[in-house]
Amino acid sequence: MPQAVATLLNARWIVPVEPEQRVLEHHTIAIQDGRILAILPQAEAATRYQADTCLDLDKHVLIPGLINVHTHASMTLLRGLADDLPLMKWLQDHIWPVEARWVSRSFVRDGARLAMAEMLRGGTTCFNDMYMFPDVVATAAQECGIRACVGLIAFDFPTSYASHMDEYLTKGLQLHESLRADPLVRTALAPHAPYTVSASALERIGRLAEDLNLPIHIHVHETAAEVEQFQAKHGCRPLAQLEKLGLLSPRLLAVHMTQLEPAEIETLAHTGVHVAHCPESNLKLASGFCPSARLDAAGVNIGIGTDGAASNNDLDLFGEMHIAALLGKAVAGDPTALPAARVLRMATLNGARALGLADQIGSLEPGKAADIVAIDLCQPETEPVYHPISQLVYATSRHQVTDVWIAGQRVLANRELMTLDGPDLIQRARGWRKKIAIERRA
Ligand SMILES: CSC[C@H]1O[C@@H](n2cnc3c(O)ncnc32)[C@H](O)[C@@H]1O
Ligand SMILES: [Zn+2]
Repeated sequence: MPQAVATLLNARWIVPVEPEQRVLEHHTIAIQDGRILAILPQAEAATRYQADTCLDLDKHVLIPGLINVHTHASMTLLRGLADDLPLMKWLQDHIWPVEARWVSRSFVRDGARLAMAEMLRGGTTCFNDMYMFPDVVATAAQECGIRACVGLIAFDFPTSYASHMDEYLTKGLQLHESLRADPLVRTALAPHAPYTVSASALERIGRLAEDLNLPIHIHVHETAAEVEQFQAKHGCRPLAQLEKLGLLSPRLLAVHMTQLEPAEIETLAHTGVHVAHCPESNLKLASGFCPSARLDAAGVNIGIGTDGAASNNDLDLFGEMHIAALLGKAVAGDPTALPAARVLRMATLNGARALGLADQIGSLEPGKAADIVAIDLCQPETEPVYHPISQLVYATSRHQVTDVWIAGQRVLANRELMTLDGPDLIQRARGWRKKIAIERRA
């Protein structure tokens, strides 16, 4: 008697990501209670299971949901506001003044939802956020069914979200408590950067992270100017400061890391620090090049992030994987560096490891959450298919994503959003642009 299951996905190819090079042909994923029950040949699945929903995805490859390990989701509303500038001028003269004027709960809600719509349509099923009003981002994620890690942010200076460090951390800890049992939304401590958060606050945040067993999500060594100015002020490089404060551990997710010396790479390797590699943002701001191949060779875990849409300017992990692969080879001067399967792993299982979620997501394995993306490879742009993993990293567009499941819930069906109202989000985004643009012209 066949076993009743919720869903059977019969696919032309399945790339589980673990083992790294594995490609399964004409296999089926059986989904039950939001988790992967089994992955097996289609003929076997047809006799073993009887499903409420059975999809024949005979043109598709199934991969684990992509994981964006660093973004500022609500900055979608600032996409294209200020381009072609270096980081500090971009932040200090444009972004931070606009955020001080406009960032509110409704700004964050509308921007985060727009980001979630873009990410779901692009096969991203989990994102790690750092922005004001993380409680609003958390609620928006819960409502649309996307997996998220929201940053309990901390700055030395006031924002519309909080006025001082105690308020940042009190609000953050309240949010953490409210999300303890949430199946999809987690938290991380998110001090902005060593140049905007004092040593004493960073030390306090390190202790909180230990007590609550939380990741620490922070911008580090993004530009040479940041490192030089910090060294001039504090007498050491930012990473050395974090080491002195006891923050270098598998709990730390260091974002950007374009300025690294050989000894620092070795330190990252033996302390287990994870790196969030954001190649497009680094390139657009001319911030530098993360030595991704050297970090990977040293055994440092690297995830892939888009940063915010105001310094990219999209939230497209297919594009990010493509750039990460090519840039990694160019920076290493070695075309064999960062092969496609390794880059796909960076955008999936490595990202899950960086967020402490590798036991739940990041690969297609029985027992893990059914966070699954279907991509139609039988299009002119990706035919013929010799190696599906190569196609995914070097040729596939995010627009070929047709279906997405998160914890077994189908949130994108034939490219239609099932849990967000796209047209409404676009109208709201246009409303924000009108308000912001008019005042900037005034
Ligand atoms: C603490 S809320 C996040 C804060 O970070 C700003 N931000 C956006 N992109 C970057 C970047 O590349 N480096 C540093 N800070 C960045 C964002 O505008 C918010 O103010
Ligand atoms: Zn950032």
